[in-house]
Amino acid sequence: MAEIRVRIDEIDQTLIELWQERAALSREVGATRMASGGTRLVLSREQEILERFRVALGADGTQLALLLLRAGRGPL
Ligand SMILES: O=C(O)C(=O)C[C@]1(C(=O)O)C=C[C@@H](O)C=C1
Repeated sequence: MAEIRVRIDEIDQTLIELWQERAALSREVGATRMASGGTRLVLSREQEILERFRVALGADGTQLALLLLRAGRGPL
C-alpha cells in the first residue's frame, strides 16, 4: 500500500507539472497569435481538444479539457 501511494504521489506531481507547462505554452501561443493580429481563442481547435478528451475519458474528459483550456487562457 505504501508503494502504491508513492506511485500515486509521483503521478500527481507529474500531472501538476504538466498542467503548469500546458498553461504556459497555451499563454505563449495565444500571445504570439494576438501579436500578429490573430484572435485570442481558436474555437475549432478547442472543439478538437474537447472531443479528444471526451472520446478518451467520457464526460469527465470534457470537464477536464474545459479546465485545461481555462487554465491556459485565463478569465474571459
Ligand atoms: O492551440 C492553440 O492555438 C492555442 O491557443 C492553445 C489553446 C489551448 O489551450 O489548447 C488555447 C486557446 C485556444 O482557443 C485554443 C487552444
